[in-house]
Amino acid sequence: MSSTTPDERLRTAIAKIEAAAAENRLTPASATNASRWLTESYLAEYVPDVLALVDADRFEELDRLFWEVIPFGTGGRRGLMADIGSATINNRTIGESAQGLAVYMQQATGKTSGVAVVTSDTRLRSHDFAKLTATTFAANGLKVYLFESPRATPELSFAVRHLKCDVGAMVSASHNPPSDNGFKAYWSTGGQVLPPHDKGIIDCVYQCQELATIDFDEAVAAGKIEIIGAEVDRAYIANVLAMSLSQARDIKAVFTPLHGVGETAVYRAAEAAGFEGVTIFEPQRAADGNFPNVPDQLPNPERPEVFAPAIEQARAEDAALVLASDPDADRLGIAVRNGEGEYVHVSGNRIGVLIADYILRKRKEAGTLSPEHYVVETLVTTPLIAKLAQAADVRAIDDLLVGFKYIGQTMDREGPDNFVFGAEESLGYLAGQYARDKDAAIAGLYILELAAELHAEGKTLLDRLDEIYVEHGYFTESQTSLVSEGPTGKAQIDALMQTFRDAPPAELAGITLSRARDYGTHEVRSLPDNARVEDLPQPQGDLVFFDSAPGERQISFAARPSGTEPKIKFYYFAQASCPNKDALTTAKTNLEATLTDFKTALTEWVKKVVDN
Ligand SMILES: O=P(O)(O)OC[C@H]1O[C@H](O)[C@H](O)[C@@H](O)[C@@H]1O
Repeated sequence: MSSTTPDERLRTAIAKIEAAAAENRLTPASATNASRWLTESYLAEYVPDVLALVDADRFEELDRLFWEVIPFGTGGRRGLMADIGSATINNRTIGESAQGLAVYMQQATGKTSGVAVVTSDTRLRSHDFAKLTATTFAANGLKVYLFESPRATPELSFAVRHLKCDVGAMVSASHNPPSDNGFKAYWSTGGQVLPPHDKGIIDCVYQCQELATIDFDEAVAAGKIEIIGAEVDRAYIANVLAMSLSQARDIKAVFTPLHGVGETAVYRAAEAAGFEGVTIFEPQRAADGNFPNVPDQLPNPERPEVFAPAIEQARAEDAALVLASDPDADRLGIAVRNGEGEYVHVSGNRIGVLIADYILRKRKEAGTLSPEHYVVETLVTTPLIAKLAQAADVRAIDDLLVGFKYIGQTMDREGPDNFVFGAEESLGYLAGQYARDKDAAIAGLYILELAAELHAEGKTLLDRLDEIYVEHGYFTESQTSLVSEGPTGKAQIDALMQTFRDAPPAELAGITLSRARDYGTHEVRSLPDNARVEDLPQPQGDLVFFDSAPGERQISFAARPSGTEPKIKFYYFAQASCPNKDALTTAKTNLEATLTDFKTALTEWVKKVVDN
């Protein structure tokens, strides 16, 4: 039997952690965070697990679990699920997120109580995390509404407003793999928390000394937690349906929720609207956080592969399109049958173009648009949406950083009455005033209405895109990314961003780049000299654009670190004029080939930088 006292064991473990950090076997941040979990009394229940890793010299694993205090990224706190770790999603990081949000809200508003609404998607452990969030809120003096079962993120955003809450919480890692989970935090506006609140909440998380708790059943019995469902569902669906712009309902489509909550939102809205030709894809209908019947278990409708199983059913049913929502039903992707009977995956930018064009045309016809109305999109979303808005004589606000929260913020700044449509390339869309986060249900409603109208004219959504291109020019966009995980990955991404700033490419695949627009340093630089030419107005974010010289054919790309996944993303934009159908065919062929070469050249350039 060992005669070591618990204190000695802890001291030895901390000395080992410090030695490992000194030998670069552990990052300084991991050493600080892991030591904290060993020494702070309120983290005592996790001590045996941390000690076991230290005793076994598993420093790589410690690094994976503790390399950061998980931040509020583009869409809340998100990461790998594990039992311990400041860098992972676990009972501790979920509990402290809930407490940080409750305490910060009370500090910011001067309230001693408050009201909150909570739900989750269908991920592994999501339901338990939602209950933990509800009890933590209740123990901090908040009255809590908890959905009886998983619901969509946009319904949660709606519920915050509908139930007049101070805050809301959605437990979800959106479209990430089954290994991940997360915490999306909502403010009383119904939008996800923004600066400075996100930082204030994290400060409260840092200061969290003890997690307040209360027994779940007792809290329910005492009315501190109220279970909700049908009434809010009805109100949410009614608000979505109120945005309908057409009576056309004759269209055959297959919908898949990819094992997430989409049936409660997208399908329910389509059904209530009277789309009798929409069927659910049964193999991906059941709620299941392993996403077993989704190719590679990666439920992101941005991936064309995700559609393959449902396309089989669509073919058998002679359906015109397939719709898919991600696990928390805020994203909507589609695949559309073309003239040759093939189902074509449509990008988020193009879905945004189709919906923007549809809403603007319908509202123009109805005379419900004025120059005060506006359309909102992020900086990395196709400029064609802004062009459509301007052509319809409404304002285009197109200088937003990535994150739908900025679209929600713009709605409240500019006035929700004049908000027409918000879109981002990552399959995010919203119209109306009922929510402040993107909604796959309203996107599904509009896509089905538009498809039905076109079907009556013997056309498809793809035909409509071509008509738009002939009118406004051919626009094409694409994306690549480089995955770089953990602490070394983050350092690599930061170094790459720095190289884009200090020594950028001036030519790629024969295309000369003439300027850089750096939203990090707020300057425009000319290329190849990389000299500052003028200031770049707000917003401030880690994002750099590179543009080819203006001309008949324009190419740009942007680089930014993802705020939801360990990767750096590259966004490509190209446009060419094409006044008629023949010119469109030529523009498509030429521009797509040019873009392919351009992407290959950038990928090679990045590889060289990384290998050095
Ligand atoms: O590019 P990322 O930072 O990974 O974010 C990609 C997307 O993630 C989530 O879906 C957010 O809600 C979106 O607003 C964001 O556009």
